Amino acid sequence: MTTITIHSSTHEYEVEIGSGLRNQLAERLLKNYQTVLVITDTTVAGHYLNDITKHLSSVENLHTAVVPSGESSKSMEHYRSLLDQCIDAQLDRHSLIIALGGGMIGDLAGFVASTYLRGIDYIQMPTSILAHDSSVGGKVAINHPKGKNLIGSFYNPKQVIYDVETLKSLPEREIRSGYGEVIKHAFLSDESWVKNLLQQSLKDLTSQQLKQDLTKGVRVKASIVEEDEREAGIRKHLNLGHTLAHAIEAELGYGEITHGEAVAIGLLFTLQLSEIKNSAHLPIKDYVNWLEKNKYPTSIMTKLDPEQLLKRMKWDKKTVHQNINFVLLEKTGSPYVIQMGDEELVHELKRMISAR
Ligand SMILES: NC(=O)c1ccc[n+]([C@@H]2O[C@H](COP(=O)([O-])OP(=O)(O)OC[C@H]3O[C@@H](n4cnc5c(N)ncnc54)[C@H](O)[C@@H]3O)[C@@H](O)[C@H]2O)c1
Ligand SMILES: O=C(O)C(=O)C[C@@H](O)[C@H](O)[C@H](O)COP(=O)(O)O
Ligand SMILES: [Zn+2]
Repeated sequence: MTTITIHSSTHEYEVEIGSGLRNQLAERLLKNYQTVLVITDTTVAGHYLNDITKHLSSVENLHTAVVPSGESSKSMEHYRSLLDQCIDAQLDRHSLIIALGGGMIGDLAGFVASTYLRGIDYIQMPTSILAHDSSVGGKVAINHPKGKNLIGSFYNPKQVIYDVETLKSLPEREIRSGYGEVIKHAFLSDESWVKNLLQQSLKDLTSQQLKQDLTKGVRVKASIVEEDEREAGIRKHLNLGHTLAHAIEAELGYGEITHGEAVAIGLLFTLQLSEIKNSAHLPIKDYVNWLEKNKYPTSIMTKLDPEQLLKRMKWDKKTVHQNINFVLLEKTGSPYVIQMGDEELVHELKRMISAR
């Protein structure tokens, strides 16, 4: 097992990454909680909810709440319904919420935990590759029809228990999605990691390689959020590829494209802009080949209207006074934030679309 300690402004917490951890849950919990609510989605419940409840049989009041799988559950309606369930189950300030699932569940259950009774303990039990990113750093949120994660808070979990055995049941599309954030972490940090990833066909991924990539990704994220928890500065770099990605997700309707697929497309746009703005030497050709080899849905861009995407990007959290800010790369490992003009963005989006 690998343990990474995160130093947050309120407390330290550990990210434990290992195989079979869900079957040691009772021993791993830091406190004896009398009342626990496990929040998960229908797909993850089918695979793992029994394992979790079996290992928590000593908890006096154990409750479960299951929302439909998919990004559309990260909504005001499900948030409200989960609060009702917290109240019905009489969770108090000594109770615990367990977020069992991918990033959708982590964000939704974390937001419930951050607001119920002005905040109660929660732990993240990520079950997707993508959630190596979402389970660390304390950003929790729900979506608004206008934009992603527009309603949320910064609220760190007490623990992250990452049972990598659960990743074995992920479908191909979710492996692809998860690697959208893995390669983002690589571009933010390490040229040789990018090089290795670009040679990788995701269908040939070994468990060992996967665990290595996840652990590296968590370390990159940890080092950034420890320095800038509230996104006043360098945390913005974790948004590499996201300004366009979030616009695509909202424009298509939540769940039509996965978050990680959208990030991978957003990264391509970012690399192209980086080359134009500062003649950065980036492996764009190899990246395009990697996207194609691994079946990222880049052609979806042809269904989208650049002007509409521009409007969506105005809801990005980095936008100030209607000015859109992008994270670009000087080179791999050297991100920076730059304000982009509307006309230039539309022009470059059109160019990207016509190349698809
Ligand atoms: N808070 C953050 O810092 C942060 C970071 C990155 C992404 N996010 C958010 O995370 C979300 C995306 O996360 P995600 O890709 O994990 O999506 P997700 O939670 O919707 O999971 C993707 C799909 O995989 C299924 N699934 C999850 N684990 C499984 C398993 N072990 N076996 C089989 N199926 C499984 C889910 O039921 C779902 O259908 C987005 O809402 C995104 O905005 C947040
Ligand atoms: O942790 C962060 O900071 C990130 O930007 C990580 C992103 O991968 C993640 O998708 C995050 O939820 C985006 O945040 P947002 O504030 O841009 O909605
Ligand atoms: Zn993301």
